[in-house]
Amino acid sequence: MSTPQIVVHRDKELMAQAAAARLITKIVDAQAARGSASVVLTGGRNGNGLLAALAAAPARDAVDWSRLDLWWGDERFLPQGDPERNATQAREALLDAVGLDPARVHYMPAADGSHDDADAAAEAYAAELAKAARPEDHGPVPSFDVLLLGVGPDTHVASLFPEMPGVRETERTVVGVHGAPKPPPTRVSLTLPAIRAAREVWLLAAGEDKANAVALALSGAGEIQAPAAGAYGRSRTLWLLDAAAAARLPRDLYPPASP
Ligand SMILES: O=C(O)C(O)[C@@H](O)[C@H](O)[C@H](O)COP(=O)(O)O
Repeated sequence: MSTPQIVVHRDKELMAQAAAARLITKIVDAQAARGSASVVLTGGRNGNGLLAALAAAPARDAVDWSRLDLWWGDERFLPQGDPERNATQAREALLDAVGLDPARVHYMPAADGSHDDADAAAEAYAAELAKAARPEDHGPVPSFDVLLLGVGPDTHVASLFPEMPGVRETERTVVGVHGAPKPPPTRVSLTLPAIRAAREVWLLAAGEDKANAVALALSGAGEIQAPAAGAYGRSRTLWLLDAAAAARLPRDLYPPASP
């Protein structure tokens, strides 16, 4: 478990641009070291804001997009192409504009595919992750280079909501989620054990409606009550915030050179 590091940016646009710059560097470094990189995407405005900032970043072509594996941390269980699907939104924000290798883009199954419910979709995705894991990963999912997460106002991450069965899962790597408080109610999500297989976990939160959630998750709350508190990477856990989302952090956690 890595101790969270907190970086505060003036506003959410700067946060997205700085996170995009950071992600470009991370992917380029991983590709230089290992030949390829792997990133887990999130849904939500902040995750998509990062992807849009990446699409607009001058250095974006420093990345070899054909040697990038993309996975999803969660998906809204809707028909393929639905505008509310996280995959659709990621494609619009970035993916359609770069030269990805389709075989390396690991979409979660859609509601109209061969998987008739979210539990079957979760099982299929778990199998795809297991197939991609190598012996050096020491587990059923690959050691993702960076796993991105938005943070909900109730401290949810991916589709793991406080007190619900998904956040209590300790065995499976992917679960179907039913009755989610954020629409749509049916979703597919990586579990905390799968999230924690990542080398780096980056959590993104902007806006004053996130201030309580951020303060709670970083002040020692348990992961069942505050799922974001259980989201950490093997070597690094980074909280990327704007000033509004950081406003209720205890003073001793607030980074020194922040706005
Ligand atoms: O499918 C989703 O909705 C998510 O992946 C969810 O976990 C999201 O990341 C947070 O709710 C934060 O969303 P915002 O960035 O829009 O606040």
